Amino acid sequence: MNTISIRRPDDWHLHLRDGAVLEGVIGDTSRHFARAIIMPNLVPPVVTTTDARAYRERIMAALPKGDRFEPLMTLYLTEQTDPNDLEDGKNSGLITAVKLYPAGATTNSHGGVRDFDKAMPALERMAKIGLPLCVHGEVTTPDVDIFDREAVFIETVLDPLRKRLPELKVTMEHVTTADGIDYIKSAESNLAGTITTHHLIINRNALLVGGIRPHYYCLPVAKRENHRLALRAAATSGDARFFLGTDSAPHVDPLKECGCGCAGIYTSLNTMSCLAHVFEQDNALDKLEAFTSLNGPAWYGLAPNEERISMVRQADPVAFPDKRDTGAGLVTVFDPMFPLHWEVVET
Ligand SMILES: NC(=O)N[C@@H](CC(=O)O)C(=O)O
Ligand SMILES: [Zn+2]
Ligand SMILES: [Zn+2]
Repeated sequence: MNTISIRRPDDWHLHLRDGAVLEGVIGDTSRHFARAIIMPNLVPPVVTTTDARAYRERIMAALPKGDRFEPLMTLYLTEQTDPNDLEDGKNSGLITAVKLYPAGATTNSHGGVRDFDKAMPALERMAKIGLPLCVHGEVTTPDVDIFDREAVFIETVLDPLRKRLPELKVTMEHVTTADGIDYIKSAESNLAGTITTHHLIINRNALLVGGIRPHYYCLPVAKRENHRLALRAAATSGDARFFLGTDSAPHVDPLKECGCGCAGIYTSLNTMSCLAHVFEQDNALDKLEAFTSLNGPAWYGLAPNEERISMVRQADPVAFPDKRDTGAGLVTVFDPMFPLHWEVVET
């Protein structure tokens, strides 16, 4: 197969940042994607509906002329989140989901939740009104090994929370382990998972073999090969509980190439080409559309996009820029370490 046509994809987990970085990166998403769930971990974070409305306006102002793109806004859950504000945000159509960052788990998460009891009024209201919770599923306790943080989170935080509030709809973001995949599959309802492009392609060797490679560092950190294979099997299976959330997370190069580099991989620019390669390798090109364009909208109760995109397998590798130049500096683009032949030709 050399040509495919699929409904226009959506990205169910995206960091656009703000200011010059936002202006520099947004076109890489809006070129191919119709909608994206926008992460709220700005500095300061997007915590109220008022913050989200203002951020949405800045996103729309930064959009390249002529591009149609719908940012689906999220709020950053804190111990002070007002349940009424969440409900107003949902009712006004502005807020699609609420994001839980365990305090200290990842980039800009110091204001996240430490004591889950304090966040219960907000979580209970979300369960009642059907507002989904997106979770960064890692514990932050220093005695838990960084490679085990997702599995321990499922056991000690997520499963108890879901038992306490079975009506709460939970999206487990950027699943990186076979444990996460198994947990999602074992749930009868109200649980789904996003999978990133890069976790389908790299394991932890990419980060550490032959030298430390900061552009493959993200959180949750890439795991062993058996985990990557479990992610691949889930993503390419067509199972409606799994869909794309790129977690494309731009940081300018000096913030990654230093003594204490930031977590985050920038994949918006070549994600669709990488994914077509992955699905073709696994003889699953017929499942690409479910993963990028159908399962996500179904989970969030939205219609799939009517528009389509076409992708062509070119005989010669397609050239992509190594870096995205933003007004704030250069951002390195994810290098899958194999030539990319699939290209989005018509949007
Ligand atoms: N994924 C990452 O490595 N980084 C994200 C935060 C996150 O999604 O955890 C970021 O905001 O940079
Ligand atoms: Zn995260
Ligand atoms: Zn993220």
